[in-house]
Order: sequence, then structure tokens, then C-alpha cells
Amino acid sequence: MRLHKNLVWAVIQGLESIVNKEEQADKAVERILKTDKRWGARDRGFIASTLYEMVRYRRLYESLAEVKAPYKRSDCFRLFGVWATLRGHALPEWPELQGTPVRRIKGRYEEARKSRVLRESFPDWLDQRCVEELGEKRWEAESAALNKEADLLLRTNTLKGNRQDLIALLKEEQIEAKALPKIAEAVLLPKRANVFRLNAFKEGRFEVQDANSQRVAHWVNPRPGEKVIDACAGAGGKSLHLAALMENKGQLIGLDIFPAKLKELKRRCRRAGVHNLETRLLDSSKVVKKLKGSADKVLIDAPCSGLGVLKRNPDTKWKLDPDFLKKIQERQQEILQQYSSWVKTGGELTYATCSILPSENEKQVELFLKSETGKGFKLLKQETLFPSETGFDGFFLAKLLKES
Ligand SMILES: C[S@@+](CC[C@H](N)C(=O)[O-])C[C@H]1O[C@@H](n2cnc3c(N)ncnc32)[C@H](O)[C@@H]1O
Repeated sequence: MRLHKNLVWAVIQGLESIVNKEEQADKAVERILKTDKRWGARDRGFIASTLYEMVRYRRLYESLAEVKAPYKRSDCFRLFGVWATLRGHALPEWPELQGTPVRRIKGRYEEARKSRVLRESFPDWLDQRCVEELGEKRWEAESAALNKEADLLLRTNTLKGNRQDLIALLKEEQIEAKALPKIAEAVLLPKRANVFRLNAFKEGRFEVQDANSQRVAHWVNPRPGEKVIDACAGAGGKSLHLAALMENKGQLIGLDIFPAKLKELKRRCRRAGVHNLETRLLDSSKVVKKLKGSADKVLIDAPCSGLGVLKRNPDTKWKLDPDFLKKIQERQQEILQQYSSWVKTGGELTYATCSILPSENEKQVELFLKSETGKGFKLLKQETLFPSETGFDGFFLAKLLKES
């Protein structure tokens, strides 16, 4: 494939913004793709996948290009030279790429591959932490799986139609789509497509949502007519799914500490035809008290390290630090302690994270069950969905029954 200058320029700009200005990778890609309407699907695909790959393998590429952040413009081209060399592209004769030491890059790559922290590009502290918690063999598999490009998955909004109808609608738009056998609403798109431009999206017939993320609402298993609380609803990826499983019947309450996220959730509800969801801002202890002992099902989709979703947000690797991890784990326990009070006797609590670290998952559940608040609860089941085994994002799920 020929490398086009304007596409490479877009990649370089994105890289500068993600690394030097700490713009979130998905936001940077979205912003850059809007800058030129003439770019077709292949061009857009090239920009997005190249940028993601350069962020994913940032440590490896920095070591081979012998550059360090923050990047100068010339550093970005050196990094791009490494990417192109490893990908087997013939380097264009642009002045910016003159002098790229192709043979040296290849030689150094053979050496670098022997070290996981370089090959899979993780900071030393995070690699060590993952080995300590998951063991060498498991982390070897997960570190590689987390560097794979994320598949594009849709969740059929069953409030607006069934999965076969959605697949037929996509076919009319020349988009290949496959039903995933094990997840009732999931549709896999083998080839990338800009699905947000489709009428089916504007009409709320589907959401873009990872397959393992779609398992969360099924674990909660809400029934039409029940009272269900989504404690950390954010912009509502899981809430919308819960509402669909409830067939819009019963009461669904979505809470978060950020008003902007709840506003976005309401907007998404309108598009999805969700009528049984009410949002509440968690801005005082009164809001927490008022819901005590009231819910049949509570979902805590807790804030976490995001280690399970590195495929989607590879820049997280470079933003995490040990102090953040410690603080987020304290917050997870506080959240469990507080919001578990909303479950009524005989009701269920689902604790979920998009992390694969036991210290954010099983250990949090264990700590909760040993605490005074956790005494009335019984663990029904728990599972870590590993990217290396499932091919999708990493998630943890635990279901607890409130017995007394
Ligand atoms: C993993 S995200 C949830 C994603 C969301 N459930 C979805 O499916 O799109 C965690 C959410 O918890 C929220 N959060 C952080 N601290 C919180 C707290 N103390 N109480 C409630 N929500 C909190 C964050 O704002 C964030 O939206």
C-alpha cells in the first residue's frame, strides 16, 4: 500500500496531541477523522489503526526510534519511520523520512522482541504488578491480547426490533454483519464501517458495545416490572441494555457523580426509545439514604483502572500509576459499602469492572463480604472474562444475593 502524505500528516498530528497534550486516543481519532470529508473508509481506517498501533506500541517504538516524550515534530516522523519499517512499507522519499535507519531498526527490533515490556510495550511497574497479581503465564497471554485491535460490535436494541432485522438493515447498506452465537443481541461487523452515519443508528436500533460488555446486563438479569438501580451509570452503556431487557417496564434508576454523563444518558435514552429510566445525581448522602433497601437488582459498574479495555483505550497504559490504582481500589470498596445498602432482602447485587486485576475484582468482593456491611450477602458466582480467551474486552463480574 502506498503511503499518502496527508494521511501520514493526520497520524503525526494525532500522535502529538495524544502524547504531548494527553488527549484521549479515541477522542483524538474521532476529532481528526472529522477534519477531511474526502477521506473514504480505507483512509479513515489507515489513520485510526496506525494511530492506535503507535500508541499501543509506544514504548517499543520510542526505544527503536531513540526518542522520548514530549515529541518534537521530527521525533514523530522518526516514530512513523519505525512503524513503516516494521510493517514492511517502502519508505516514501519525503525529506522528513530521509535517513531512517531501516537496517538498524530491524536489528534492534529482533533484540527488543525478547523483552515483554518492550515487545508488548508496558511500563515496568504495571508489568510487574500484573505478573504479581495474575502470574507470568496469564499476563504473557493477556498483555499480547490487550494489544490486538478491538472488533467492532453492535448491540441490537430489542426495544426497536430484533437482531435478524438489524442484520438485514445492515446488509441493505452493504455492511456485512454476523450474529454472535453466545450473546443474544450481539452483532459482529467483520469489516470496519462508520456505523454512526446510518439511519438505523439515528433511529436507535443499535448501540456500539463490546461483546463482553453486553454480558453485564445479562448477569444483572432484570425482569420487566422490577426496580433496578445502575449505580455508576455514566453515559449509560449498560443502563440502555438493562432498560431493553426490562422491556421498558418497571423502574430503572441511573446514577452518577457527573451531571454531564447523566445528560448524555438521557439523550441516548430518547434515541433508544427508553421510557422507564430516571437519572439521579449522586451529590449528597441524602440521595444514597433515600434508596436504602429498595431495589430488586443493583448494578455497580465500578470506576476502575480500565486495564481490560486497553484495546480500545491504549493510552491508558501510560496514564495509570500506582497511586491512582491504590485510590481507585479504595473508591471501589467505598462504593460497594455504600450502594450495596440499596438492595432489598432477597435482591441481588452485581459488581462489575472492566479490569482483569484481582485487586480490583475478587479481592474487593472478598473484602466486602468480610466487612460488617457485607455480612448479609452471599456470593452466588463470579467470573473474569479474559481478552486472551474471549477475544473481547476484559471484564470481571460478581453476583451477590442479599440474604438478610
Ligand atoms: C466504568 S464507568 C461506568 C460506565 C457505564 N456504566 C457504561 O456502561 O457506560 C464508572 C462510572 O462511575 C462513575 N463514578 C465514579 N465515582 C463514583 C461514585 N462515587 N459514585 C457513583 N458513580 C461514580 C464515573 O463517573 C463513571 O461514569
